[in-house]
Amino acid sequence: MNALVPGRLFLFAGESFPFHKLPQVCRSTFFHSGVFCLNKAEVNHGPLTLASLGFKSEFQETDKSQVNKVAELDTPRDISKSKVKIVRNNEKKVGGARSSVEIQMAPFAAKSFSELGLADALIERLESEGFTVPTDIQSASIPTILKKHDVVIQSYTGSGKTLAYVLPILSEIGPFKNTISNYNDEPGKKKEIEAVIVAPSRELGMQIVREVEKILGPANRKVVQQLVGGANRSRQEEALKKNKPSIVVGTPGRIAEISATGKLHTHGCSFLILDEVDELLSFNFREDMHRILEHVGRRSGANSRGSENTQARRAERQLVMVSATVPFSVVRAAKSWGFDPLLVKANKVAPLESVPPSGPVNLRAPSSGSTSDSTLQSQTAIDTLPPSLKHYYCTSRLQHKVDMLRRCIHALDAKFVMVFMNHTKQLRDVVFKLKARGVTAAELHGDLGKLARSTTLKSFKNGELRVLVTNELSARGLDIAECDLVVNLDLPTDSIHYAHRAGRTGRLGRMGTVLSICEEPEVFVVKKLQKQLGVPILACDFNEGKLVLNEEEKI
Ligand SMILES: Nc1ncnc2c1ncn2[C@@H]1O[C@H](COP(=O)(O)OP(=O)(O)OP(=O)(O)O)[C@@H](O)[C@H]1O
Repeated sequence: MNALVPGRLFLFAGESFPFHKLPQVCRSTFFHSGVFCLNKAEVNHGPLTLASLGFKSEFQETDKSQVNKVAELDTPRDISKSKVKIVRNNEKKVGGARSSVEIQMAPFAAKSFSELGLADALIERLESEGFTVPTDIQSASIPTILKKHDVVIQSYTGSGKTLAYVLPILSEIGPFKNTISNYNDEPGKKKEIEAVIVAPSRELGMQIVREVEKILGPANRKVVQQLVGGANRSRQEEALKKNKPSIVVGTPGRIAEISATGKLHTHGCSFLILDEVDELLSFNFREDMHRILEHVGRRSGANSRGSENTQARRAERQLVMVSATVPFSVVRAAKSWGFDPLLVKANKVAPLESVPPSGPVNLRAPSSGSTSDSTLQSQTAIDTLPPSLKHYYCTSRLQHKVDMLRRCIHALDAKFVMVFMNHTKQLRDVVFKLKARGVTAAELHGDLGKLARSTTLKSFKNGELRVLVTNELSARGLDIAECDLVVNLDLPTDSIHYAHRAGRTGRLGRMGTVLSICEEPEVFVVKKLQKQLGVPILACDFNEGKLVLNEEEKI
């Protein structure tokens, strides 16, 4: 374990010692310990330390034998046992403009929510809902957001990023807020929307609404309102008028649409959250996102981006961007739209300036051959995957793939299976074949009506369906705790898509299996994925109802 001393870690991240060859325990440690992941670019920029950011770096002195092992726990409520380092943070948040002085402490592995500076009433409410211990990304994000920094939150799928931004918002606005903060409480001031949360799909938007409602409780449900596409727009507009919510959660198209009608007043908004930000920055959402970024929290009088007037820019909304995958396009967008944004990870808070240019790699394109590029790429991808996942692949002829899928489901005795394909047209065929073989299955994709989508997702969550055959629509953010198997019936286009699909299982430390079923000539793609993601993807087969590892993989 001496090898995990921070100063030596980058040796393992390099080409000469691939990450996936590390023993599992070391890899888990890599993910969960408070170890900085030094890569070549960081070395070039000089080492980044908490002290260099103004954090007190007690965390660097953590005993490496006492690492956080969330991944090995059975249930999320067991997290408390895994926390080893308490860094007290008694300092209360101050209201008003965001402080230019950096946070004094980052309690990277806080033992309770009360260490993070949240409002007391909110902590009580969290406890009554059974949330007692923050995840590592929550420990790092909550104080940073409370200090009014613009942030990009990056942490692996299922690590609790939603509450990482929802809780600091609810500490500032709504029924549990700190009495110090009073954005909308000035006498005579019109009640306005104070936080806008944007998500790329209607399903994810509604899931975020449910998460916020859970914390608010039944008495305060109207504090949040969904503005997702597919639902009745006039009803949403009426509800906005009647309920005067403080928080709206929606898809880019619907938010931009209602905003354009003048029925969504967001200029005075304090928070703009972009969940799955790399997806939101894709071409499809460009115009709507532009409108949102230009309007939300842009108070009249506060100059727009590009202004040299620091005070004016600080009066603007606080920008929070979130994803398991942060390609350089996100870094660029954050620098462009945010105010001195910080990158927040589970074990590190750093200025965005330190993030090197890199991006998703097209797996089917020839390799660039650049050592530093591939190292940086796998470095980015490594912390997108939950460490508790097991990855396999097997080969099959195209016409036998569904049979292979069925054999896999039976061999693993999987109960909640998400099957990913690239083309909508073929989903129906797979569902038909599965049903013909006695497996309960349904399709879920964007071409279905909203009712069909909701009903299918509900049936899957309730356990009425064993297999959900879907496409990228479901790859982002969907939280179905019971999902124990993800199958790529078509290989994803790049490592980022692999990571988001895979992340539908193994949520919050649970075990999960990812199987890619490919044709023989596609095996090189799997090998590339393995290299880029830094995890072993083992060749396997299914014989006599059991998963069997291929001979060469056993060595
Ligand atoms: N501190 C906590 N204690 C217990 N459960 C938690 C805690 N924080 C979050 N959860 C639960 O963990 C699950 C996963 O959280 P969430 O969906 O926010 O993950 P995520 O990191 O956003 O994943 P993705 O990248 O896939 O969107 C949710 O069911 C959430 O309610």
